[in-house]
Amino acid sequence: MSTQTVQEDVPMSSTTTPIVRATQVEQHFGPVHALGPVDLRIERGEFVSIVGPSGCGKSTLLEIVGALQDPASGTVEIDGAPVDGPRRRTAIVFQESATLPWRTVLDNVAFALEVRGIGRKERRDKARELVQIVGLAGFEDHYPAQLSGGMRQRVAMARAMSTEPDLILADEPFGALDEQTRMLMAEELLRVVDTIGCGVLFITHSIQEAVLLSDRVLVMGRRPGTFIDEVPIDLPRPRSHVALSEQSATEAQERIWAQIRSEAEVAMRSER
Ligand SMILES: Nc1ncnc2c1ncn2[C@@H]1O[C@H](COP(=O)(O)OP(=O)(O)OP(=O)(O)O)[C@@H](O)[C@H]1O
Repeated sequence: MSTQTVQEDVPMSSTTTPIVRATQVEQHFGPVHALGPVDLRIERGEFVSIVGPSGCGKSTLLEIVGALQDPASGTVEIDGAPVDGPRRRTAIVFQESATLPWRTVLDNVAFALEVRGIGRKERRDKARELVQIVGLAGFEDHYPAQLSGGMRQRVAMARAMSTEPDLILADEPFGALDEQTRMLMAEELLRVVDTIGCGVLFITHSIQEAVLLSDRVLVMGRRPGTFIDEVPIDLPRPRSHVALSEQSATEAQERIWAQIRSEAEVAMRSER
């Protein structure tokens, strides 16, 4: 009984293993102090965005979490285990995520499963399901060259989903798309993430996009980046872009913009 009482007093966040826990992470590139030290914690199924001025270290942090580079110091744990190389259930999506031009949409999506040795029927069934989830049903037999940029990015998203990720690391995934497609893709991503329920670390230059998608937005200050604010986004889910006109969304956007602007102004002055 007494144990139960103690557990009830402990907040949930400290009793469950987070999907990402980065502690005192720092990066240097020669004389350039690029990042940190920063701490980052993402709960399972939580959507966290990072916004911040150009060059502050956002991509560097994402790449360290994804084991694409080693930090100069600090530690990263994914699902409670230290990161020591690429991890199967971590999916990474970039702005220009590559599709394989000689493969159809279906075979692009099935690629990661093929590499893992999953049989042809099983991987094609799974790929068909994912193609449907990202809204490309009917395009299974098309080649990437026959698709728009937004559709190719959906293919990349479906492929990222194929390994049933518990963590998605997305670095400006819609950065190359026009405004309308970008908005639609953001809504699509919300739907997909709600369907599979994974944690997301999302980097964007769009404050609007960050507010629309996230449970929390972290604001990174100028290089070497550290977090200068954490903005909880209390909008009900499921969300669509309509949620952006709610007062709490507008206030969040203004708060984030005010900080990024002052950081960027100081950075610009010091570069002159
Ligand atoms: N491989 C590298 N070698 C040297 N410097 C690097 C390297 N990668 C990043 N940097 C530098 O480290 C700093 C942080 O870069 P990073 O790409 O993480 O910033 P960012 O916030 O993602 O920028 P942006 O918003 O413009 O994409 C920058 O000054 C960048 O020039």
